[in-house]
Amino acid sequence: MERRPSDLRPGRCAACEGGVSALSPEALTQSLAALTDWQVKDAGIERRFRFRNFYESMAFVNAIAWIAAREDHHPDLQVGYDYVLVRFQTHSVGGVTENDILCAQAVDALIA
Ligand SMILES: C[C@H](O)[C@H](O)[C@H]1CNC2=NC(N)=NC(=O)C2=N1
Repeated sequence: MERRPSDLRPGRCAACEGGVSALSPEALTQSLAALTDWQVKDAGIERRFRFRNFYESMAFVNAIAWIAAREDHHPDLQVGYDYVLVRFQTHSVGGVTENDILCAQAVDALIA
């Protein structure tokens, strides 16, 4: 059957299927260099994005939802009038994996 952009790609979250370990502190520091303004907090990575108004914040949230559904990897989100706080962690390992980094990169690219 013909594939369309709206056919969400199923289950790309290899990290969440187990057998993957959290990045070492050294690998994590190195990976953060490939991201913009992400910080390690409570065994996850976070970035706070600022916007002009609530409409822009929500549009960004919806763009993130598209990425999360395609990657089967879902951030914790905190939304305010002019900001979105994005947090990634791989729950199955209780830490940050390559998958979190890749998703954070995809989120960064939305406003690059
Ligand atoms: C079954 C499913 O793949 C898992 O529950 C996924 C879903 N999305 C997820 N998202 C994030 N951020 N971490 C996870 O460990 C995770 N697990």
